[in-house]
Amino acid sequence: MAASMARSCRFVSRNHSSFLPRRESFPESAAQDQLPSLLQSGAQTVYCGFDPTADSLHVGNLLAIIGLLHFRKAGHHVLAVLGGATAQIGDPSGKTSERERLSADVVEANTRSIRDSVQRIFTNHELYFHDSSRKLGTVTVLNNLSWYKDRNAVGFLSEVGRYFRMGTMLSRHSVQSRLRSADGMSLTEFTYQVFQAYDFYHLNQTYGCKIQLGGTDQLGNLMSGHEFIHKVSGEEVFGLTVPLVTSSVGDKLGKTAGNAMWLNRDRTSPFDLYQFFLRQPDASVEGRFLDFFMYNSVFPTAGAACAEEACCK
Ligand SMILES: N[C@@H](Cc1ccc(O)cc1)C(=O)O
Repeated sequence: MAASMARSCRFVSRNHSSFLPRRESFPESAAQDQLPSLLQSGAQTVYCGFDPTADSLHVGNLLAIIGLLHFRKAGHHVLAVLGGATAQIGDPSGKTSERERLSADVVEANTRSIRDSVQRIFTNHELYFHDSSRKLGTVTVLNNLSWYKDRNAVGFLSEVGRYFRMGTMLSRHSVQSRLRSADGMSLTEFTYQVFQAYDFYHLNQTYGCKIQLGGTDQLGNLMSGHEFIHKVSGEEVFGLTVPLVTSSVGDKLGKTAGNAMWLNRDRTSPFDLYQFFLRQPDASVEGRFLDFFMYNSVFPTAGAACAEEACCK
């Protein structure tokens, strides 16, 4: 992982017993030591999930994608999980109110569109890796609906639900902040962390995945997976968070925030996306954006490279 990304990332590991109780903060040193040695010990499988709540990814998803590209470039296996199931539940993390229910049809159409984008991003970047001896395949895109669609609620709650403690679930920041709001939170959203935790477990069992990447707002969900896997199999896994890309006044950028810069050109034109970055104040560019997006970037560094057919399609 490039140094600039690593400087901006945070690590989660079971040895941080201090994150188990109430607060979602943790000392980082033990995992910071263990994760680099795991990554140097051989190709690892890393995953990041994206809920298809719209038909395009947005700038807020970009750092996680870049993180996956860094892992890929370093020779690791990368899984992008599209939340065909979890988008129907609705992640309360970072949201101030309950999202409207999305129908299965809309989620399915969104999933198709995001699958295409993710595959296109990874395929195009493969062209810049310049090392044809490393044939790992590009990205494996999965839909978590595939492992929930044949499960029944009674079986899932009796097998999986019993590993989750109410106290820990209630202590998550995503839950606490909503319980304090006037509308509170539905049971559906409250259970979201169980699904994301189970996804991590499923990928750990099926693909040997030991690392999950997500934005800082995903910390509680990463911890749920980490704790669940440890309880069920005793295995040590890692969560890695990348910073949220915020506007110059510190607002989260994304669909819910209503100021999304989309990555699909039919939603936000390349010109508007370029203008978005150009308009950023110097302080955010120097303090954050250059660090996030450019230094040690996985993107082609010269404009000349971008002129190549495959890059900016
Ligand atoms: N909860 C994540 C998406 C996600 C979905 C399923 C997962 O297994 C992991 C992550 C988000 O909202 O950004």
